Amino acid sequence: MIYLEGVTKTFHSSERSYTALKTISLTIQSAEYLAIVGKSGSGKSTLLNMIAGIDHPTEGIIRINDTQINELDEDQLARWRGKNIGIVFQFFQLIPTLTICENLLLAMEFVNVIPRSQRETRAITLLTQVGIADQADKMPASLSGGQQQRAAIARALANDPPVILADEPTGNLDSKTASSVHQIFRELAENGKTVLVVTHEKDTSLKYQRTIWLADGEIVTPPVNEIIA
Ligand SMILES: Nc1ncnc2c1ncn2[C@@H]1O[C@H](COP(=O)(O)OP(=O)(O)OP(=O)(O)O)[C@@H](O)[C@H]1O
Repeated sequence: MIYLEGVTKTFHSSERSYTALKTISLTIQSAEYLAIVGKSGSGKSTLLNMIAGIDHPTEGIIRINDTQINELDEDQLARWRGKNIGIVFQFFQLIPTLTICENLLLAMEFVNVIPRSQRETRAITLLTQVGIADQADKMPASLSGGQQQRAAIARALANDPPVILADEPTGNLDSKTASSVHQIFRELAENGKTVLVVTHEKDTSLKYQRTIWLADGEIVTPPVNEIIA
């Protein structure tokens, strides 16, 4: 379960302070497939970064399963994140000089929870799960966008984290490929992963179990037309 209580994030610079998240309270159950939707600047990525432990809240509590992550220091957070969070980005961010399989193996090496002897088999199993086992020995640049995003999802699963966070994961894909990526996420949630997707997409109703709308750093109830840019 992901639990946020009174989470506020204020960015300070020499000229001004800006509160990007305003006392957000939110509970997300395990195995939910959930969207965070809002227009540009509404605080979606900031919220995702808080849940990923990439950035610290200014105030508030963030508990993920048994860990209150706002109390961890940077080293503890990095170790916790490796085991607990898989991240998928809009532009895939695969390492271009490594094959697809090596990208997954590197993620396992960084975190070092999957025994070395099991890593290669696990990489192929994950690539099979996302439908691109035949691309394992290719370089990222020779794959289509959809195939690269599948590889990035497999990489996010490499260390078997309970939570997958995705920032605009279908923003760079055509609609048919985007639906196949949604299908993979849905199946992951059906199999117990908690999947949170940040998106601008207007057409969220059928894809997700639940949609959280953000505007100006607060959770709001839509009228949809007023919220999406
Ligand atoms: N490091 C930072 N320093 C100062 N302000 C920041 C910082 N990061 C984000 N902000 C501000 O916080 C607000 C929310 O930003 P955030 O990136 O979370 O929005 P978003 O909804 O993800 O937008 P987009 O869809 O364009 O990515 C914006 O006004 C942004 O300028």
